[in-house]
Amino acid sequence: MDQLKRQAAARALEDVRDGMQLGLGTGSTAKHFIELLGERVRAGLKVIGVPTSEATRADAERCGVPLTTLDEIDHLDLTVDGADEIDPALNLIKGGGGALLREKIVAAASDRMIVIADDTKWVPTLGRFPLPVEVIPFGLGATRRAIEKAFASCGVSGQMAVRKAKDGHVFVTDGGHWILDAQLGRIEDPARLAEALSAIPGVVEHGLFIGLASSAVLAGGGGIRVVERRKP
Ligand SMILES: O=C(CO)[C@H](O)[C@H](O)COP(=O)(O)O
Repeated sequence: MDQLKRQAAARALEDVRDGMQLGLGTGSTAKHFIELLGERVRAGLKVIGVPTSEATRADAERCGVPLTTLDEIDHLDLTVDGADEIDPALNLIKGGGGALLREKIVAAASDRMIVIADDTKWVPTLGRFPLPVEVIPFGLGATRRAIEKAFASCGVSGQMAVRKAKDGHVFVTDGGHWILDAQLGRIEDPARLAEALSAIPGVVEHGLFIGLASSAVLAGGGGIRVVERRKP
């Protein structure tokens, strides 16, 4: 599986050009991309990156990839990031690694987003992977009830749990927030659910990435498949 992730990362690297300003994703697949990008930088490629998490910042620094912030530059040419699920419209579930907020800010600031993944992430309908919803700890009960109402209005339901870290304590995001993971099974209308969740005070962000991915690079046993998003 790790080999497939690296192959997808290597294919995305082919789209990187000298002088590009890059969004750097988070997760095990994105980490392969950063390692391969670091090799190219050490060989003379000039790029600058904005990391989507503190973990990615550390990886990029270790690999020698120069970094900046979205305060210092006004746009990104390309973001390369992983995903937890990808549907045929290239809508995504992200946030398995807890970095969904910065990942979405960076993807939205980018001209293009390439999603890199092994092909097990490709699904006909989103929802088998628990949907991460990043929330403010204050008023969690009220936020939770509002999320349940939003789910019902979009025809989905399922268990929701506050994400825990490996040590058993509540997982805290880089932004100091908590994550509710919702087991929804099938999300028939992800765009509608995304809108309903975004309207809730207390929800900082959610893991539905609608219309952000430009293409997906999927690595599987039979080779690499590149899927472009169809223009609406
Ligand atoms: O959204 C993410 C982190 O917030 C990751 O991109 C997603 O979890 C995929 O990770 P991996 O490449 O390790 O499977």
